[in-house]
Amino acid sequence: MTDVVLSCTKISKAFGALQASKDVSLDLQAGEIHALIGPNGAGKSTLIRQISGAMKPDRGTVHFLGHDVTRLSAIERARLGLGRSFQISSVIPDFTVLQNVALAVLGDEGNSFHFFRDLLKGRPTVERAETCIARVGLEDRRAVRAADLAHGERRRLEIATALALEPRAFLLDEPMAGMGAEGASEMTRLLDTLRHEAPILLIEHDMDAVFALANRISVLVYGEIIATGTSDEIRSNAEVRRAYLGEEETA
Ligand SMILES: Nc1ncnc2c1ncn2[C@@H]1O[C@H](COP(=O)(O)OP(=O)(O)OP(=O)(O)O)[C@@H](O)[C@H]1O
Repeated sequence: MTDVVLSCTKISKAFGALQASKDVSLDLQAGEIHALIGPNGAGKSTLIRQISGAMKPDRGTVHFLGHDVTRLSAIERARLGLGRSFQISSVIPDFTVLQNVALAVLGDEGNSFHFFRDLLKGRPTVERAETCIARVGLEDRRAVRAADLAHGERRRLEIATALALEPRAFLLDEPMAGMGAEGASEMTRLLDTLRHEAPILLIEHDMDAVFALANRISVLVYGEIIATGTSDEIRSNAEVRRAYLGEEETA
Protein backbone atom coordinates (compact mmCIF):
# COMPACT_ATOMS: atom_id res chain seq x y z
CA MET A 1 0.00 0.00 0.00
CA THR A 2 1.36 3.43 -0.88
CA ASP A 3 1.46 6.06 1.79
CA VAL A 4 -0.13 9.14 0.20
CA VAL A 5 0.65 12.28 2.20
CA LEU A 6 -0.80 14.90 -0.13
CA SER A 7 -3.13 14.70 -3.08
CA CYS A 8 -5.08 16.98 -5.32
CA THR A 9 -8.01 15.75 -7.36
CA LYS A 10 -9.34 17.38 -10.52
CA ILE A 11 -8.09 20.87 -9.64
CA SER A 12 -9.23 23.52 -12.13
CA LYS A 13 -8.49 27.25 -12.21
CA ALA A 14 -9.24 29.83 -14.90
CA PHE A 15 -8.03 33.43 -15.21
CA GLY A 16 -10.69 34.86 -17.53
CA ALA A 17 -10.44 32.85 -20.75
CA LEU A 18 -7.11 31.28 -19.73
CA GLN A 19 -7.47 27.80 -18.22
CA ALA A 20 -4.35 27.68 -16.00
CA SER A 21 -5.20 24.31 -14.33
CA LYS A 22 -7.35 21.72 -16.09
CA ASP A 23 -8.59 18.81 -14.00
CA VAL A 24 -5.16 18.26 -12.44
CA SER A 25 -4.80 15.22 -10.18
CA LEU A 26 -1.54 14.21 -8.56
CA ASP A 27 -0.27 12.87 -5.27
CA LEU A 28 2.82 12.93 -3.10
CA GLN A 29 3.90 9.78 -1.30
CA ALA A 30 5.99 9.38 1.84
CA GLY A 31 9.75 9.49 1.20
CA GLU A 32 9.57 10.72 -2.38
CA ILE A 33 10.45 13.72 -4.47
CA HIS A 34 7.71 14.27 -7.04
CA ALA A 35 8.86 16.87 -9.57
CA LEU A 36 6.45 19.02 -11.54
CA ILE A 37 7.99 20.21 -14.79
CA GLY A 38 6.72 22.01 -17.86
CA PRO A 39 7.30 25.02 -20.09
CA ASN A 40 7.06 28.61 -18.84
CA GLY A 41 3.45 29.52 -18.23
CA ALA A 42 2.28 25.87 -18.10
CA GLY A 43 0.61 26.51 -14.73
CA LYS A 44 3.10 24.99 -12.27
CA SER A 45 3.13 27.89 -9.81
CA THR A 46 -0.63 28.29 -10.10
CA LEU A 47 -1.07 24.63 -9.17
CA ILE A 48 1.31 24.76 -6.22
CA ARG A 49 -0.40 27.92 -4.96
CA GLN A 50 -3.73 26.10 -4.95
CA ILE A 51 -2.17 23.20 -3.07
CA SER A 52 -0.57 25.55 -0.51
CA GLY A 53 -3.81 27.47 -0.01
CA ALA A 54 -2.50 30.76 -1.43
CA MET A 55 -5.14 30.55 -4.18
CA LYS A 56 -8.58 28.90 -4.25
CA PRO A 57 -9.31 26.44 -7.05
CA ASP A 58 -12.50 26.90 -9.08
CA ARG A 59 -13.11 23.17 -8.73
CA GLY A 60 -11.39 20.15 -7.26
CA THR A 61 -10.09 19.11 -3.84
CA VAL A 62 -6.84 18.99 -1.91
CA HIS A 63 -6.24 16.37 0.77
CA PHE A 64 -3.35 16.46 3.22
CA LEU A 65 -2.66 13.75 5.81
CA GLY A 66 -6.15 12.42 5.36
CA HIS A 67 -7.85 15.82 5.84
CA ASP A 68 -9.80 17.65 3.16
CA VAL A 69 -7.94 20.99 3.31
CA THR A 70 -9.56 22.55 0.22
CA ARG A 71 -11.29 25.23 2.28
CA LEU A 72 -8.41 25.90 4.67
CA SER A 73 -6.20 29.00 4.39
CA ALA A 74 -2.48 28.81 3.65
CA ILE A 75 -1.73 29.47 7.32
CA GLU A 76 -4.03 26.67 8.48
CA ARG A 77 -2.40 24.27 5.99
CA ALA A 78 1.06 25.36 7.17
CA ARG A 79 0.01 24.60 10.75
CA LEU A 80 -0.95 21.09 9.67
CA GLY A 81 2.59 20.70 8.33
CA LEU A 82 2.55 21.88 4.73
CA GLY A 83 5.99 23.52 4.39
CA ARG A 84 6.61 25.98 1.58
CA SER A 85 9.38 27.82 -0.12
CA PHE A 86 8.61 30.09 -3.03
CA GLN A 87 10.27 31.69 -6.03
CA ILE A 88 10.05 34.98 -4.15
CA SER A 89 12.05 35.00 -0.95
CA SER A 90 10.08 35.08 2.29
CA VAL A 91 13.05 35.85 4.56
CA ILE A 92 13.45 39.21 6.30
CA PRO A 93 16.57 40.85 4.83
CA ASP A 94 17.59 42.81 7.94
CA PHE A 95 17.30 39.81 10.25
CA THR A 96 20.21 37.45 10.73
CA VAL A 97 20.00 33.80 9.73
CA LEU A 98 19.32 32.85 13.36
CA GLN A 99 16.67 35.55 13.83
CA ASN A 100 14.85 34.53 10.66
CA VAL A 101 14.69 30.88 11.65
CA ALA A 102 13.86 31.66 15.29
CA LEU A 103 10.97 33.80 14.06
CA ALA A 104 9.68 30.82 12.09
CA VAL A 105 10.05 28.57 15.17
CA LEU A 106 8.07 31.10 17.22
CA GLY A 107 5.39 31.28 14.55
CA ASP A 108 5.08 27.50 14.75
CA GLU A 109 4.77 27.65 18.53
CA GLY A 110 1.91 30.14 18.13
CA ASN A 111 3.61 32.97 20.00
CA SER A 112 2.79 36.60 19.46
CA PHE A 113 5.63 38.37 17.71
CA HIS A 114 5.39 41.17 20.32
CA PHE A 115 7.35 38.87 22.58
CA PHE A 116 9.90 38.01 19.94
CA ARG A 117 12.86 39.70 21.62
CA ASP A 118 12.18 38.10 24.99
CA LEU A 119 11.52 34.71 23.57
CA LEU A 120 14.63 34.80 21.41
CA LYS A 121 16.64 34.73 24.63
CA GLY A 122 14.95 31.45 25.57
CA ARG A 123 17.09 28.40 24.83
CA PRO A 124 14.44 26.04 23.39
CA THR A 125 13.65 28.45 20.56
CA VAL A 126 17.28 29.09 19.76
CA GLU A 127 18.20 25.42 19.99
CA ARG A 128 15.43 24.41 17.64
CA ALA A 129 16.41 27.19 15.22
CA GLU A 130 20.04 26.13 15.35
CA THR A 131 19.12 22.53 14.57
CA CYS A 132 17.30 23.73 11.43
CA ILE A 133 20.23 25.98 10.47
CA ALA A 134 22.68 23.11 10.84
CA ARG A 135 20.38 20.90 8.79
CA VAL A 136 20.90 23.20 5.76
CA GLY A 137 24.61 23.72 6.46
CA LEU A 138 24.47 27.40 7.45
CA GLU A 139 25.81 27.08 11.01
CA ASP A 140 28.85 29.24 10.21
CA ARG A 141 26.56 31.95 8.83
CA ARG A 142 24.06 32.14 11.71
CA ALA A 143 24.99 35.73 12.67
CA VAL A 144 24.98 37.07 9.09
CA ARG A 145 22.07 39.25 7.90
CA ALA A 146 19.93 37.54 5.27
CA ALA A 147 20.61 40.47 2.93
CA ASP A 148 24.34 39.70 3.06
CA LEU A 149 24.02 36.02 2.17
CA ALA A 150 24.96 34.66 -1.23
CA HIS A 151 21.96 33.70 -3.36
CA GLY A 152 22.32 29.95 -2.76
CA GLU A 153 22.70 30.49 0.97
CA ARG A 154 19.48 32.51 1.01
CA ARG A 155 17.62 29.65 -0.65
CA ARG A 156 18.97 27.30 2.01
CA LEU A 157 17.83 29.76 4.69
CA GLU A 158 14.32 29.61 3.22
CA ILE A 159 14.40 25.84 3.58
CA ALA A 160 15.58 26.22 7.19
CA THR A 161 12.59 28.47 7.93
CA ALA A 162 10.30 25.87 6.35
CA LEU A 163 11.98 23.16 8.49
CA ALA A 164 11.25 25.20 11.62
CA LEU A 165 7.57 24.37 11.12
CA GLU A 166 8.39 20.63 11.28
CA PRO A 167 6.71 20.03 7.93
CA ARG A 168 5.08 16.77 6.94
CA ALA A 169 5.46 17.72 3.25
CA PHE A 170 7.40 20.37 1.34
CA LEU A 171 6.22 22.46 -1.60
CA LEU A 172 9.34 23.90 -3.23
CA ASP A 173 9.02 26.31 -6.14
CA GLU A 174 12.32 26.56 -8.05
CA PRO A 175 14.76 26.22 -5.14
CA MET A 176 17.67 26.23 -7.63
CA ALA A 177 16.62 29.32 -9.59
CA GLY A 178 19.53 31.69 -10.20
CA MET A 179 22.14 29.34 -8.73
CA GLY A 180 25.48 28.42 -10.25
CA ALA A 181 26.55 24.81 -10.68
CA GLU A 182 28.04 24.57 -7.20
CA GLY A 183 24.97 25.99 -5.45
CA ALA A 184 22.71 23.70 -7.47
CA SER A 185 24.67 20.62 -6.52
CA GLU A 186 24.66 21.60 -2.83
CA MET A 187 20.87 22.10 -3.04
CA THR A 188 20.53 18.76 -4.82
CA ARG A 189 22.36 17.03 -1.96
CA LEU A 190 20.19 18.80 0.61
CA LEU A 191 16.90 17.87 -1.10
CA ASP A 192 18.10 14.30 -1.47
CA THR A 193 18.32 13.97 2.31
CA LEU A 194 15.26 16.13 3.11
CA ARG A 195 12.88 13.78 1.31
CA HIS A 196 13.32 11.28 4.15
CA GLU A 197 12.03 13.85 6.66
CA ALA A 198 9.12 14.94 4.52
CA PRO A 199 8.27 14.23 0.88
CA ILE A 200 8.82 17.07 -1.58
CA LEU A 201 6.63 18.37 -4.40
CA LEU A 202 9.28 20.14 -6.45
CA ILE A 203 8.93 22.66 -9.26
CA GLU A 204 12.29 23.02 -10.93
CA HIS A 205 13.61 24.05 -14.35
CA ASP A 206 17.07 22.54 -13.73
CA MET A 207 16.54 19.25 -15.58
CA ASP A 208 19.82 17.71 -14.39
CA ALA A 209 18.64 18.17 -10.80
CA VAL A 210 15.14 16.91 -11.58
CA PHE A 211 16.34 13.77 -13.33
CA ALA A 212 18.89 13.10 -10.58
CA LEU A 213 16.46 13.59 -7.71
CA ALA A 214 12.90 12.79 -8.64
CA ASN A 215 11.29 9.46 -7.81
CA ARG A 216 8.44 10.54 -10.07
CA ILE A 217 7.99 13.38 -12.52
CA SER A 218 4.72 14.91 -13.74
CA VAL A 219 4.75 17.03 -16.88
CA LEU A 220 2.34 19.95 -17.06
CA VAL A 221 1.56 21.54 -20.44
CA TYR A 222 -1.13 24.22 -20.90
CA GLY A 223 -2.50 23.47 -17.42
CA GLU A 224 -2.83 19.70 -18.00
CA ILE A 225 -0.71 16.79 -16.82
CA ILE A 226 0.33 14.95 -19.96
CA ALA A 227 2.48 12.28 -18.26
CA THR A 228 3.62 11.00 -14.87
CA GLY A 229 6.46 8.51 -14.46
CA THR A 230 10.02 7.82 -13.43
CA SER A 231 12.93 9.82 -14.89
CA ASP A 232 13.53 7.13 -17.53
CA GLU A 233 9.86 6.94 -18.47
CA ILE A 234 9.60 10.72 -18.83
CA ARG A 235 12.87 11.03 -20.76
CA SER A 236 11.71 8.45 -23.30
CA ASN A 237 8.08 9.64 -23.55
CA ALA A 238 7.53 10.87 -27.12
CA GLU A 239 4.74 13.30 -26.23
CA VAL A 240 6.84 14.85 -23.44
CA ARG A 241 9.84 15.23 -25.75
CA ARG A 242 7.67 16.94 -28.33
CA ALA A 243 5.89 19.21 -25.86
CA TYR A 244 8.76 20.11 -23.58
CA LEU A 245 12.09 18.30 -23.43
CA GLY A 246 12.77 18.45 -27.17
CA GLU A 247 12.06 22.15 -27.07
CA GLU A 248 14.54 22.60 -24.17
CA GLU A 249 17.26 20.62 -25.92
CA THR A 250 17.07 22.66 -29.09
CA ALA A 251 16.78 25.99 -27.20
N1 LIG B 1 -3.06 35.93 -10.91
C1 LIG B 1 -3.10 35.71 -12.23
N2 LIG B 1 -3.95 36.38 -13.03
C2 LIG B 1 -3.99 36.15 -14.36
N3 LIG B 1 -3.22 35.25 -15.00
C3 LIG B 1 -2.34 34.56 -14.27
C4 LIG B 1 -2.23 34.74 -12.85
N4 LIG B 1 -1.27 33.90 -12.37
C5 LIG B 1 -0.81 33.22 -13.43
N5 LIG B 1 -1.45 33.60 -14.57
C6 LIG B 1 -1.25 33.05 -15.91
O1 LIG B 1 -1.50 31.65 -15.81
C7 LIG B 1 -0.57 30.92 -16.62
C8 LIG B 1 0.20 29.96 -15.76
O2 LIG B 1 1.13 30.72 -14.95
P1 LIG B 1 2.11 30.02 -13.91
O3 LIG B 1 2.91 31.12 -13.26
O4 LIG B 1 1.33 29.13 -13.03
O5 LIG B 1 3.04 29.16 -14.86
P2 LIG B 1 4.40 28.41 -14.52
O6 LIG B 1 4.32 27.08 -15.17
O7 LIG B 1 4.66 28.43 -13.05
O8 LIG B 1 5.46 29.34 -15.28
P3 LIG B 1 7.03 29.60 -14.97
O9 LIG B 1 7.73 28.31 -15.26
O10 LIG B 1 7.38 30.68 -15.97
O11 LIG B 1 7.15 30.05 -13.53
C9 LIG B 1 0.30 31.96 -17.33
O12 LIG B 1 -0.24 32.20 -18.60
C10 LIG B 1 0.18 33.17 -16.42
O13 LIG B 1 0.36 34.38 -17.17
